[in-house]
Amino acid sequence: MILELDCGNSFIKWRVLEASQAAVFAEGVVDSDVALLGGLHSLAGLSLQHCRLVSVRAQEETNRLVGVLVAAFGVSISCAAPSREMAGVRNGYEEYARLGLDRWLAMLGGFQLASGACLVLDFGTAATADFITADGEHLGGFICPGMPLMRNQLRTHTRKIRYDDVAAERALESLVPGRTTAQAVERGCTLMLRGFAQSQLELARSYWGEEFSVFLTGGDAELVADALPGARFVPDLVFVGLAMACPLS
Ligand SMILES: Nc1ncnc2c1ncn2[C@@H]1O[C@H](COP(=O)(O)OP(=O)(O)O)[C@@H](O)[C@H]1O
Ligand SMILES: CC(C)(COP(=O)(O)O)[C@@H](O)C(=O)NCCC(=O)O
Ligand SMILES: [K+]
Repeated sequence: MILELDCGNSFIKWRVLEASQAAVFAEGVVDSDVALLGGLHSLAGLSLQHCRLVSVRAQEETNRLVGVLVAAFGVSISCAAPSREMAGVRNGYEEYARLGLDRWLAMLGGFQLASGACLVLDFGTAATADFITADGEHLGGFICPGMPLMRNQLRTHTRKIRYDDVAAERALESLVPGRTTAQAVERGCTLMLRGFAQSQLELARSYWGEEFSVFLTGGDAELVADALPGARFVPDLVFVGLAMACPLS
């Protein structure tokens, strides 16, 4: 079996593939190394042979996680690394190694699935957009605060914005103007994410007309999905790219 990990700034997304790589044996989202180990150790029938990983965390933190996994499972671990060009996509950053690896892998996955021009939108801790032309040139992208960051900035830098997770969840039943603080903030931030997504779509149209695919991924993708009809929601897009960047042979 193969363990795949996507270590974002807030959560570690993990899944275990059957050795054939055709089926998912188990998967989850955790907020710490300890929770990851707990989740894996609780799986009956787990038998790991390989692990591949992408991280946007500090090198030290990533190394620590790799050490923990090697100690726990004795597996070989392949970590996605920056690249100037891969699978027909050319990294557009002035310094290619500075492009977030989760963005890079989602782009590789998106370009392969699209086999044409694409716009890749990822809504996690940060919200990101990346533009790839039909011949694989990465034009660059945009980064702005995602839902967790917007919400927390408001909570941290105001005196009176305080509400709990239950109120937050309930607030998103609709997007009409809020009549409570939770509604006003949750709906306001959601509309900002949608506005971000729609302005990327407009830019993509100005480049490519209607000849492009839109990919939507990340833990908060669902908040914008119905504002982007025609976009493909691919929750595991980073894993698609991870398998391309870290093949087993
Ligand atoms: N099953 C889930 N577990 C944790 N967070 C989730 C889940 N589903 C949606 N989310 C939301 O996804 C966001 C984090 O997205 P994610 O793509 O995991 O971020 P990152 O890659 O930056 O860690 C949070 O706002 C969180 O509330
Ligand atoms: C933009 C990001 C913070 C997104 O991270 P995430 O929200 O997925 O945790 C990450 O891709 C990153 O640290 N990138 C490096 C800077 C850059 O891409 O320019
Ligand atoms: K991510």
